[in-house]
Amino acid sequence: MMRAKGLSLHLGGRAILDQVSCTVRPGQVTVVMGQNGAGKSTLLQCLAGSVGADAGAVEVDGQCLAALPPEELAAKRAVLAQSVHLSFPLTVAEVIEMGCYARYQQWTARQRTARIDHYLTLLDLQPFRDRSFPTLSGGEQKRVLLAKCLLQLDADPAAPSGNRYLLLDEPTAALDIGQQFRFIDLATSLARKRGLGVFAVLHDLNLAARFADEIIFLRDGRVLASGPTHAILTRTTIRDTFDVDCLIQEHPHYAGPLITTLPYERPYFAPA
Ligand SMILES: Nc1ncnc2c1ncn2[C@@H]1O[C@H](COP(=O)(O)OP(=O)(O)OP(=O)(O)O)[C@@H](O)[C@H]1O
Repeated sequence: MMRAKGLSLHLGGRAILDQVSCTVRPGQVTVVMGQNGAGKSTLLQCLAGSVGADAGAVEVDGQCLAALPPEELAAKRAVLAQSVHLSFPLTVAEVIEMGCYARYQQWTARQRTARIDHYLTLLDLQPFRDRSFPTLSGGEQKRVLLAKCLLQLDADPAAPSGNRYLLLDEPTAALDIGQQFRFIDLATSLARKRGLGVFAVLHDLNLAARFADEIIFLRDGRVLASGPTHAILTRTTIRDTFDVDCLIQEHPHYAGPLITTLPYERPYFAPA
């Protein structure tokens, strides 16, 4: 498992993360939620190893993340960033191929092409194969970048595979409502079927309710609450995290909650 222990980080004279501990378990989806500026992306970047904390540590399967050589880190975790600006006119297939750079020599050209085709098909991207990446829409680019992440985490055919982690920073931000659902559904099934540990920053309470095994609520860089989705997703935690009241009902179509945020003109926190 991937584990953050007591992460603290100060930037610009203030605490961005304050004693944050969390766990990402193989085969499970862990979602982090919170207001803008709560520290969600910073926490994800610490888990990715791209930002170092002032205090605390991140361990991956018992090893210190900071001590992993770059090629091992690349095979252990892949990151779908909140926004990616790529101005070179690389094709979609070439962008996906970047996912296997860390193990480029271990795969033959035929194996690489087969894996790229596999992910193009999985993400419904075959029609875009030879298109220039910068000409794609925001949502199409997100799918290409997910394909690149999945290729990066693809089990090496020549070596036994260990746990792998997929870190998604607001993966649904540029997606239409159908693609949002499909994207998170795919990430969840990758967690369930391939044992990937998925860590996702999400803003949609109902997507989190539907797919997360565990939710971490951050506020001002601190963990306000965390735990199994069914136990932690309450009116109180939502109110304490977002300063927003809500109604939680049984979902009419599946077992789980349906959350409706309440507009401000109603009494803010109505007496029970
Ligand atoms: N280099 C920096 N110097 C000063 N403050 C920074 C720096 N980088 C990030 N911050 C601040 O850290 C806080 C947390 O940023 P972060 O991107 O982690 O928030 P977030 O929870 O992901 O927000 P959002 O939902 O808006 O994406 C923000 O207030 C941001 O302005």
